[in-house]
Amino acid sequence: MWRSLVLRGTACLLHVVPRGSQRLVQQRHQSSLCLRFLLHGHAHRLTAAPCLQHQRTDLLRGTYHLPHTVTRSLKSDAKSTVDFPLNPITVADIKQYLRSKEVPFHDGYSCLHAPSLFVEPSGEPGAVPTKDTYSLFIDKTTGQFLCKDTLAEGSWEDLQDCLEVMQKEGQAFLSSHVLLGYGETPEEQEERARELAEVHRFWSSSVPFSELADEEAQMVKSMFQITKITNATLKKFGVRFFKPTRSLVFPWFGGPSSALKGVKLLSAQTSATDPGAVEYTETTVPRSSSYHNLFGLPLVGRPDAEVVLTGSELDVLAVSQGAGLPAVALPRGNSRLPPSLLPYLEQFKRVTLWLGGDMRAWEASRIFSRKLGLRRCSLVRPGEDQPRPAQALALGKNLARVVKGAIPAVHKSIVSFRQLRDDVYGELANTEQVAGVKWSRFPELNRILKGHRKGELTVFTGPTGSGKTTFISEVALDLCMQGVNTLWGSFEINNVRLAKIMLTQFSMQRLEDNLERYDYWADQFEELPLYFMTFHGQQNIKTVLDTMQHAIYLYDINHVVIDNLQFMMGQENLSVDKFAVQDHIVGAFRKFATNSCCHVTLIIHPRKEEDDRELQTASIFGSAKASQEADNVLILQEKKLVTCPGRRSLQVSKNRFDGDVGIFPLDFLKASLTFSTPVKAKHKLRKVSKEEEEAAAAAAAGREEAVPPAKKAKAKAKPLKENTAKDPIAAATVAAAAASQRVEPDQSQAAGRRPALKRDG
Ligand SMILES: Nc1ncnc2c1ncn2[C@@H]1O[C@H](COP(=O)(O)OP(=O)(O)OP(=O)(O)O)[C@@H](O)[C@H]1O
Repeated sequence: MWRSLVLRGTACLLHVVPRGSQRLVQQRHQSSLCLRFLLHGHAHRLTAAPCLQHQRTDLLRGTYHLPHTVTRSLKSDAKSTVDFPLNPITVADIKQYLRSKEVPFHDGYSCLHAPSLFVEPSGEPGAVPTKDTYSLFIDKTTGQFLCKDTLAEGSWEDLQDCLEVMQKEGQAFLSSHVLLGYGETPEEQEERARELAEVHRFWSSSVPFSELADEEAQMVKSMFQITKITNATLKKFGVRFFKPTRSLVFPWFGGPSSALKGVKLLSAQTSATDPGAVEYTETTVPRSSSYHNLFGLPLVGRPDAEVVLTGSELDVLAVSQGAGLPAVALPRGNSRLPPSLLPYLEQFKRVTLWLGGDMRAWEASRIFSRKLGLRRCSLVRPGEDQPRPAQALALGKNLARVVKGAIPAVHKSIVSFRQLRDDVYGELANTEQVAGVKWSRFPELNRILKGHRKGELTVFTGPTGSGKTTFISEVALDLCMQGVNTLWGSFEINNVRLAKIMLTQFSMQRLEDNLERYDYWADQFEELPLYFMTFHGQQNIKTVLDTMQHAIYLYDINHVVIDNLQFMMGQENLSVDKFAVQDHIVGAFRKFATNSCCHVTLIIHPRKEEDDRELQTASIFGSAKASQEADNVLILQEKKLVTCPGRRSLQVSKNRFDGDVGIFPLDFLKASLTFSTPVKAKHKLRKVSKEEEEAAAAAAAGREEAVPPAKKAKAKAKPLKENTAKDPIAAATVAAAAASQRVEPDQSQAAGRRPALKRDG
């Protein structure tokens, strides 16, 4: 059911990275078309394949060569945009097609395994390859394929096209050489070469651990709180030290020749909140959206049937040394499990997910286990006795016993309190984490709502043109900057306008007047886990939900924003009962939020109210269904008084989590399109009864204190060392310098080319 929903998600999604990736999507579609063209009578060109770089131009001119969407070099970019199947498919369709083409396959956990079309068959002609030599992996959910031997990859349509061509030509295989590198523009090739040079520059200027003097090695280990990790373990995993930034360097070896493809630099600084702990900052080359390393994988033997999946490279070292088990680390910690990594995890019969020591890691492990196949997954429940692996090793815990005690991911249909007991304890012992992700720009929201939680539905309303989109954009951006993977469905304003608002809010300045800073900010903005649905105007709810489900599979989306319900529904249904339609849609979003463990924020216009009246929960358009289904109801109140025109307040009128409701004033900075709470406001969090709601809104509006915008702008602006924007070594140096001088972590992050991911120590 989950899978079939995903497969129907054929509408378009767009990653925040618009430039190269959009171009790539175009190229991929063109190449698919080209291959189909070939199938209609020009297949003899297949073996020629000259001048791959010029295919696109040739295609436009009406000539063609070997077409294919498969690109190795741009693999990761291709994955971060969306490669939707042109026609929805199911795993049954895939199997049926393979059978019809007489392609042998067997059912894996997340993929079907088949002999690769891109490898010359060995042995006697016509000999059937054995199952363990199958190296073509077809994702059961999307149909995307990967040949592990050659790294050729593409969509389900591409695979079908390849098989058709092979059959028509009577070929036993397709050479991968003619497939790789297609579609890259000279600029993209240049960018890739530059990144690879950077990787080698880092790698060759860093020192193998074994070459560090004993004293220095000890000092580095203390800095990273890994004193129990032996030099032998560090050597085994090829970890190096980059002195200029005092960073550990983790290599990414991959591909058929096990070449160096990338590096991750990890620096450590004392936590601002807990002097006994360290916070890690990581930088990758290539950038994180293209960094697909499962660190530790080259050391896993082919016969190994068990693996521990961790959230960091240090955890891999700890599990390997402490439990003697094979372990790999997800490239972006517990924030994402990209489907492109699934083929590499197919060989394992048992996967133990030990992604960290907090509730966020626990939630992630439950979600990832669905993708990996519940039956083979076991989860390590975080707790005092079971912190993250590196910490467990430091505390002298028995890591092998922790892994052995992991609980099966499969849920039972009926449970008693005995099975729930540990879950309940976990919630009681981690109230702060259970309350969700805190906003960094909206402390008042933290005070009232306590945080942003997965699986909830928020309904947001406010008068027409009052700033709903602008406000919710900043609220969602704030969370996204903290690693909440976000998907926007903007049905009213187009994505370019929305991205412009968000970029302005991200940079906190009027970019129109600072165009020379555009690339600097855009480079950092690109790194955010932010995606857009490309719908505009009226859209069928089923298509929207399928797309959302698809995005969850591809990008582990945690927050979907729908702006707004009225535009999505359109005006066409006026003849039918509009309230009933809206109720059905609200119910569907509610169900989606709960079942997919994803927060949904729904913007709904209010009914027409008299101009001078504040809104209340009952003002939401439609029946009471929206406010009943919602976990949170937020209202942007607009003060209409002549003395204070345009002043807004945010009212939380429903909070199912702990019942606290309240209202606080907002100031709007037009240049940066940001909202902030007036600095000296005397507003307090108050418990407001339902009867008091309306009166409270009016009263709160009268308590606001004005703050000169210039003063706030000064308070908000942080000095940035923008000269490091294009140079990761310089960026890393600044990060390390910031660490050693105990500069605010935010500042050191901003100094880098990309916002680095922070990890708990
Ligand atoms: N607090 C504010 N004060 C003044 N102008 C604002 C404020 N918030 C937003 N704006 C501006 O008002 C305009 C409309 O904002 P926005 O599109 O966010 O409103 P909306 O409530 O989503 O509109 P709609 O009801 O059409 O969906 C924008 O130009 C925005 O920059």
